[in-house]
Amino acid sequence: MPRFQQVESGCCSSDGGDGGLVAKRYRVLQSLGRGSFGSVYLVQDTKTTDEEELKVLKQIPLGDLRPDETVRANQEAQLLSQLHHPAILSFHHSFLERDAFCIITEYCQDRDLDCKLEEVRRAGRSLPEIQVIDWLIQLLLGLHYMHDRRILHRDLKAKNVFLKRNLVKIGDFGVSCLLMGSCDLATTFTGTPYYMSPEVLNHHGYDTKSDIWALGCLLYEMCSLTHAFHGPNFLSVVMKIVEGETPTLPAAYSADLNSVLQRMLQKQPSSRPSAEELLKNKFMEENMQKLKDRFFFVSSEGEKDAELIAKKMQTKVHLQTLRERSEVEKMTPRERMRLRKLQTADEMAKRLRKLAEEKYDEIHSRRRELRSRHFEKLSLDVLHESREDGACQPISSQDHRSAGESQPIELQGDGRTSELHGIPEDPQAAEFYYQQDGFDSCSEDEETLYLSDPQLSDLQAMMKHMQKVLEGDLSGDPEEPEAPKNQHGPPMINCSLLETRIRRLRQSVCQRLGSEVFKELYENLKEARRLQHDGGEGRDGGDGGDDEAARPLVDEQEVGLQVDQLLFYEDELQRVRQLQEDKPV
Ligand SMILES: Nc1ncnc2c1ncn2[C@@H]1O[C@H](COP(=O)(O)OP(=O)(O)OP(=O)(O)O)[C@@H](O)[C@H]1O
Repeated sequence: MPRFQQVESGCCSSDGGDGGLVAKRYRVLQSLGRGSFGSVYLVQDTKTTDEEELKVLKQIPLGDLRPDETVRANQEAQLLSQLHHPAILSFHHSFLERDAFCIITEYCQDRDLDCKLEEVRRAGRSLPEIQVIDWLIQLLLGLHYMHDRRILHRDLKAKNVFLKRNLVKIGDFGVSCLLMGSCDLATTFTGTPYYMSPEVLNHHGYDTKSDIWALGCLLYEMCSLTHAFHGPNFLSVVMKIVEGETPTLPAAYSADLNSVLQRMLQKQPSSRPSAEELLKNKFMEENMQKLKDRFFFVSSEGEKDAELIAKKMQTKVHLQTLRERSEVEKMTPRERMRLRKLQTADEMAKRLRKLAEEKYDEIHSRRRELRSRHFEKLSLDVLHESREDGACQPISSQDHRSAGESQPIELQGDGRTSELHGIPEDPQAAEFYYQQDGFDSCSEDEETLYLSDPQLSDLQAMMKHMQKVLEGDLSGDPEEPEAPKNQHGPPMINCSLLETRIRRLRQSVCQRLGSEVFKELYENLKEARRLQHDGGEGRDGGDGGDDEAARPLVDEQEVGLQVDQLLFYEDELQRVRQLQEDKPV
């Protein structure tokens, strides 16, 4: 049951909230969904001072959390709220309300990357390389910023990356740690094994390189639209991660990008590059320069558009006022005279509005013309690029591995990607890029024309970060206040949330399977797990196909995965309890 009720048609009501507002400030508009920690709502911030009144409220039931653990979570939240980077989801505020720990974050209207990849997969398309690289650069910049401040993500996955007008934002940075108390535990609490690194699975600890591993998995997913390491059950996924071969990107992506992936998925954390090292690679630097140019183009055009719209809005408001007045004041001759004057003013305003619209149309068609000229020039290439079966393929500017399958698109003579400030040279990629980025100020929809101040400042901040990398300066920004480092020392270990999670997981699987079937499956998988640990007599984990005893019971793969996870969490809990006992007081 959600604790907060969404409001109907603008009027607020939340069960017991002050004046219908949560924390005397947030009006709950709609539920966005439920994650493993709690419920998520879209809220309106009634006291906002910036332009972004829509925010997200994450509400986590406290359950068995002890008061000291709650205080600690609040301290961690304070720390997170002081961090600012355009690629990190802003963390605004945290508070306790009705037995729940609440976190207020930035809202990303374009949802998460998992949804986006699913959309692309369903449409039978794939992401153009330029799009993948743009997002990868932003994610690396965000990771570098946090790692520089000694904050780990620990749960980086497609569902935790949000999209906002083609800017990516890493969400939940440090949140699992904040909620779990124990950062070791947080790592195993993620609810999905797909992004877990070999060192974490081998209990060798989590560090910045484990986040890099997870980002490598994400890079693979963006290109292949499937998990880098997958299998029918938890153990088979784990075995692939620990012992399996590193996957390669589909042939349509460039060898350079594939080599970035190979470095990110090195099994040995020490051989894996840091975010900084990855950004300083020649291939990435070249792409960063192009991205920066594109952002520059968009942000300067966005500012002009914003000015235009502001003017148009002023005119609209003025007209409205005039009309209303004329209604009231039409009785006496004197008033009629006044009305005539108002009408004249109205005419004048109309002319002004027309002028503003013409100006807008001019910009609009000028951009269209530029773009279509650009596409026309390359339309022949598109025909050559299209596969015979008509399926859309990602196109890279260089593909060393599959010359037969996908022809490289020729760059302009001087090697630039575009005459238009880095707009993707390849028309297919450009179309995809501009269809979704929401920056497209040629859009028919006036809503998307306007880039708000926060969006512009995000773009500008991102450009600044890229410029710093390109200049070889990745140290802290002297203009910014020093970002806080974690001063609380090693986190205390708390098991309460893990216990709650185990209990809930068990209940949920029991409900789905019935207790008898659950018990049988549980025992089976437990035995398989024991054999695995004892030297691999049981299943090899490679494809998960040798667990004959358990298989007939597992109609739904997902349930099997959940039972596997349950066993994994139970092992972890036992391990942590053991650690606590061994720890000197
Ligand atoms: N800042 C946000 N902006 C827009 N949508 C969001 C935001 N945060 C969460 N959501 C959406 O709310 C839903 C629940 O999110 P949440 O992060 O709690 O769970 P999850 O990512 O699905 O799972 P998990 O808790 O395992 O990470 C998801 O559909 C997510 O896309």
